[in-house]
This record gives sequence, C-alpha cells and structure tokens, in this order.
Amino acid sequence: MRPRSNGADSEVGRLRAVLLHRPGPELKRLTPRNNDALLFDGIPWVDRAQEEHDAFAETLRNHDVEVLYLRELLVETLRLEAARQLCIDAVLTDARLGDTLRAALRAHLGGLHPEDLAYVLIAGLAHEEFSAGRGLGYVLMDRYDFVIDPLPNLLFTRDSSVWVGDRVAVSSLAMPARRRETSLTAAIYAHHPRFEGVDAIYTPELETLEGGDVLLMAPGVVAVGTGERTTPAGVERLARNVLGSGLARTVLAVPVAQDRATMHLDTVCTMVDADAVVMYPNVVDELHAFAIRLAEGDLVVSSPAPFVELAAEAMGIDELRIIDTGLDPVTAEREQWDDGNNTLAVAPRLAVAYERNVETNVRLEAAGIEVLRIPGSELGTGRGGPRCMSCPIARDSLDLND
Ligand SMILES: NC(=O)NCCC[C@H](N)C(=O)O
Repeated sequence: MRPRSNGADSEVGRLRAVLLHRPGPELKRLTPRNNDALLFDGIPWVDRAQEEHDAFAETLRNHDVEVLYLRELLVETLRLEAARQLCIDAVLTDARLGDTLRAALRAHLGGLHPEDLAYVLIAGLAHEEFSAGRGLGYVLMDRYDFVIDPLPNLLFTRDSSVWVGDRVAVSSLAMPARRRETSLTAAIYAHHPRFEGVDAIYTPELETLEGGDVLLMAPGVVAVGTGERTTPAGVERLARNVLGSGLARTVLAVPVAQDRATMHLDTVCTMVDADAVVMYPNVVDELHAFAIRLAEGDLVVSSPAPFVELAAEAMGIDELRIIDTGLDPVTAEREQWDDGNNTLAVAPRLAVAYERNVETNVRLEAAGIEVLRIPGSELGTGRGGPRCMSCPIARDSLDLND
C-alpha cells in the first residue's frame, strides 16, 4: 500500500487519520420529551458515553491512527471571520426565530470567543440560558425549548462528510435535527489550514445524501445506499460529480429499506477486507443494485442485479465474500439493531466493532478478521456504531494484493 495525505479510495486501506467527535454537553440536552425528534432511542449516561468514546479513540491511536477532534478543529476554524459567519448564518436561518430574536442572537453570537461559540454551536442554547432573548418568538417559546437546537448526532461524523479520493463531500443531511451539522463541517473543510487546497465534490445545499450511505468498495467503485436518508436524486448527483471528475468509474445505487433500523447502507453492510463484507444476513438475498457509468457525457444506469454480483464485477474480482454471520434471524436482528454490521476497518482484516455483538464478532474472527472490541452501550443509544462514529480523513491507497 502507498501512504497518502488527505483522502481515501477504499474502506479498508490502512487508516492514517480520522475525524471523531467526543460527545459532550449536547448529549445532556436529551430528555424523554425530545429524544425521538433528536434521533436518539434512549437517554445516554453522558459520562459513560464519553468513557466509551475515549476507549474508541484510544483503540485507534494504539493502531497508529491520528485522531482529529471535530470540536478542536472547529474552535481553530472559528478564529476566522468567514468561518464564523458561515456557522452563525446557519443558526440564524431558523425560521422559528423571528427578526427580533434573530437580531438579539446575532449580536450575542457575534461577540463570543471561538471556544464559547463552538460550545453554543454544538450544545445549542436553551431558552432560559439566553437572558438577552426578546421578541415574540422568544416570549412565546416553551421554556424547555431551544433558541439554538443542540446537535447530539454530531458524534456520528461519518454522515456529515465523506472523502472520495482526495476530494471531500460535505453531505446534505435529511433529518431536520441534523441539518445544521454540515455548516460546521463545511466551515472546517473550507477554512482550517489542515484542509487547505482541498476541493469539495458535494455541498450541503444539494439533494440529500448522507455519508453513512457511501461505501468506497474499491478504488474507482463507490456504492451509495438510497433509502430513509439519501434520495435517488442525491445518488445521481454524487454519481455525476465523481464520475465526471474521474474519481470513480462505477457508482452502484443500492436501495435499502426506508426504516430506522436500516437508515444507511452501513447499518447492514461494511467492508472488512479488500474483497469481503460483513452483511446483515436478513438482507443478503434481497439487496440489489443499479450500476451507474458515464458514457459520452451521460449517466447510463444498468438493470438491477444482486448487489454482491454487481459489486464484484465492478471491483474486478471473482467474488465479493460475504462473511456469513450465520446467525438465527432473531439474533441477527438484535445484533444488526445494535450496529453489529457497522464495523470500522483500520486495515484489511482488522476492524473495530462493538463488544456487545458477541455472535457477529465470533463469526468475523472465524472468517479471519481481527476484531478490536470497544464498549458502546451508551453510545449505541444514538443508533450508530464504529463506522458511523468516524470519518476517515486519510487512508493508504489500496493495493488489491494486500
Ligand atoms: N452512518 C450511520 O448509520 N449513522 C448513524 C446515525 C444515527 C443518528 N442518530 C441518526 O439517526 O442520524
């Protein structure tokens, strides 16, 4: 494998740098009243969630992966006026505010130190915390509501940006509770010196597309799930952009059921080797795909065919191995819900997984995959595993002989 700077062309090339977000005060905003709207299935014990996340980061560091924290990059980015404006404007576009409250908020945010501004942008601002609040929007706001909504899902850095080759796709998030996340990632990629000279291949105002749906199957082959989050139009737009710029030769559109349990393609399928995936057994037979290629400037879409067959053909391999987790349907369903299929490859045949998915992990090991187990009982209340919680910034380029 050849080392590279920023960028990734596969799911399994040696991981060099990753973007994480250590969950913080934004998780303390979750209550039984708002957790559904904020896309959490429970109320996490925040201190324990942080310990679990620290264990995740430590596991990666122990394997020589550079861990970049989104909050730290954001604070550094917010020293620049253009970045501050981008993030503040995203807050102020909220139509609930009204002009009077908006003006008060603009004045308040404009005066904050980068550290404090980052805090508010991530943790939100509760009604009672904003003593300078005024206007009808403020007066009639429920005292438990937020002037600025918190971003508890920022933890799932996979979804708000994804690298394809040396370009970054700042995604377009589907759910209202997450949309503002991309103002932060867009500001970081546009203004942080670490990413100087990086071009965007996708931007948040485009059709909805989330990073959890994007799988770099092999250099030149990108699979994109379409279901609850990424629309067919989003897949088409990404395909046009990556095929048009030569970053890929085939994009596979993969319809996934529009359910919470399968919100992204990476909830049912992740890569653990250059030619192997771990896949939720209950969908193996039904997962189909459409191959999209560019011919004389136009997108050409194939007829549907089984995903594993179409992927193998596009990847130029005889077979895409499916690690047979061999589970009975009920265990499979339980472990899929708890992100058993959502692994993060650190290198070919070396992957991070939640320890709680005991059966899936045993099967992965039986298939020759070394599993780095991490705790995730609290983190999992947000319904995301190691892949969801990580955005690879740099992976070595994959050589299929590795
Ligand atoms: N790639 C992923 O599957 N990310 C998990 C996102 C979970 C988050 N609570 C959400 O509903 O968007």
